[in-house]
Order: sequence, then structure tokens, then C-alpha cells
Amino acid sequence: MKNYVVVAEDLRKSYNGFEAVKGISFRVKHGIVYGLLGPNGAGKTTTIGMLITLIRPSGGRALVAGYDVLREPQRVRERIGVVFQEPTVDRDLTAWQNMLIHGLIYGLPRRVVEQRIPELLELVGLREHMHRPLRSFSGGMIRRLEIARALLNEPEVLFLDEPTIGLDPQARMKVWEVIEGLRRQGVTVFLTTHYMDEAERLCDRIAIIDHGRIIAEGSPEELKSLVGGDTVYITLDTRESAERLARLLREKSLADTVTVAGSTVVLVARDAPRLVPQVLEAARAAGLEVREVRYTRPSLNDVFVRLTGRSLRDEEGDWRDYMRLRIHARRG
Ligand SMILES: Nc1ncnc2c1ncn2[C@@H]1O[C@H](COP(=O)(O)OP(=O)(O)OP(=O)(O)O)[C@@H](O)[C@H]1O
Repeated sequence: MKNYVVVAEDLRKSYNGFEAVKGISFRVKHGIVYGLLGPNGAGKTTTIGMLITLIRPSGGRALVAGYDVLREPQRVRERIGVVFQEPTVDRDLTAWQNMLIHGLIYGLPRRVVEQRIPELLELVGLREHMHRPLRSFSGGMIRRLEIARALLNEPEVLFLDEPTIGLDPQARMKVWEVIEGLRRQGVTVFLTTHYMDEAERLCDRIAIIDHGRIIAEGSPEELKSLVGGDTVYITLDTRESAERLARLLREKSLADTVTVAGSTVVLVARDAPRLVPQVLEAARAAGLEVREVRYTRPSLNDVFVRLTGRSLRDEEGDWRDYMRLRIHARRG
């Protein structure tokens, strides 16, 4: 257990008989960015709430920084940093004042806090705005300030609940850069998100959560390998050439599946970057003219669709659910 900063074992939460988190287990090692990825309502905020000791689990257990969230909540709180979905700053105060008050409430010595504020604001790119009231800050700047503030007590793990929700693309990018910087410095981060690009870019490991259950866990690469592989498209000059190449590739068993669509050979294989040179060499040796090669790698959304039959993208999910409801309504 010593190697892990966060351990959840069969963790559960019911709200008046409704089980929002249905017995989840995972372990987070030191120094990594760990993501809980899932659609709205999957149970992410409830899970983070239990880990940060704000929501009382109905069952199972969780250890954070080595302490039990139910039995030693105070010890847990001293060792974590938290940024909530909704900002919890005082907009009439400056960045510096917000941080100072937080540090003092935490019981840190004033001298230590005053020394750390400029360092941390530097880390999140806000040092030159230190003495401006937050009223003049954008949403992205406030989020970065909250990250800096949550680091004041040098937490063993930083919890971020949907760190870029509601931010414009540029502001999201800056928050991502801050999180990447923390990872380089070895800070352990536990974040929730429903954005798969965010999870894919930031996380070393991801647990995909749906309807209160973890349905898959692993590195982004491991998760994507569940989909079955990359798709490679090789376009030749004619259909006959494509069929000749397809026969050759089948004989060599280079790919899991080989099909022909017009003058294009379509392959599904585990590792496209390794396969493509071999395919080109086979084509060249047979005197076939390759006009275009491209490949796509599976996304985390493909993984989610494969596991649940639904898309992780909100709009699509909502639309599908809506259509399903309508179809049921008509049938009914
Ligand atoms: N205090 C509560 N009382 C009753 N039901 C709740 C409560 N809090 C959450 N829920 C329900 O539990 C389920 C999980 O909610 P939760 O907020 O943990 O999901 P989430 O994945 O974080 O989604 P979001 O990002 O939209 O908050 C949802 O169906 C939600 O309606």
C-alpha cells in the first residue's frame, strides 16, 4: 500500500437508496496524473467527494496519503489539495490576498506562505497579476489561481474536479500546461473529466467510469488497444492492384484483417507505425504503385463506445438517449 497515494476498495455511495457509486476499486501511484473519465452523472464528483472526506462513503474504504478517509479525515485533509468545479475565491480580494488567507486558514506559518505565494503564482503563470483583484481575472486565470492555492500546503496529492469545465480552448490549453508542469515536478494529480482529449493528453492512467462502475482501467495506450487496433488505408492506382496487394498481405499475415474497398486496401492491426513500412516494402517488391497511405489510431471515445455502446461525447450521448426514449415511447 505504501507505493500508493490513493487506494479505493469497493467504495460505494448511495443517496436515498440510489446507488451513485457502485463499489469501485483503484490505486494511484506517486508522481502520476490519474484520471477518472466518464459522462455527466457517472459518479465522478461523488467519488472525488469521498476521497477528499466531504462525502461519507456508504461502503468500502479509501486511503489517501496512507490515511483512512472515514477514520482519519483530518489527517487526509492536511495532506491534500483540492480544486472544486465551482470557484471558491473571493473576487474582491487580490490573488495574493486569496492565497494568504487560504494558507493561514490551513495553519501554515505566515512567513512560509508569503514565500510560497510568488513561487506558486509563477508556476501557474500569474505572478505579474499577483496584486490585481480577481474581479479582473478571466475564468481560466481563476482556475490557475485555485491550482496554485491548492499547492500551498505542499500536498501529497492534488485533486482537480473537471479542471477545464466551462473554459474556452485557449484557457483550457493553459490549464493543461500547468498540469503538465506539475507532472514534470513529480506532483501526484487525481482529476476527473468528461473530456477524452483532456484525459488522453494529461493522464498516465485512466479509469473509465459509467453509471457508478469502473468499466476499464489502464494507460491511454492500453485502453485504446481494447478497441482492436489501428486502421490503415493504402490506396493504389487500380482495384486490381489493391486486390493483389491484399492477397500478398494475407499471405504474410501482417494484419489482423485485410479488406479491399475500391482501389484502397484497409487493414486493422495493432501497431500501424510498425506495419506501414513493411506494407510499403511488400508493395514495392511486387512492383505495385502506392498513391496514398494513412492510418487512424483509436480514440478513447472508440473505447467508450466499444464498452458501453454509447458515445462519450455529450451531445451525441444525449441525442442517442433522446432517440432511444422516443423509440421506446412509440413502441409503448
Ligand atoms: N446529493 C445527492 N443526492 C442525490 N443524488 C445525487 C446527489 N449527488 C449526486 N447525485 C446523483 O448521483 C449520480 C452521480 O453524480 P455525480 O455528480 O457524482 O456525477 P458526475 O460524474 O460527477 O457528473 P457531473 O460531472 O455532472 O457532476 C447522478 O445521477 C446524480 O444525480
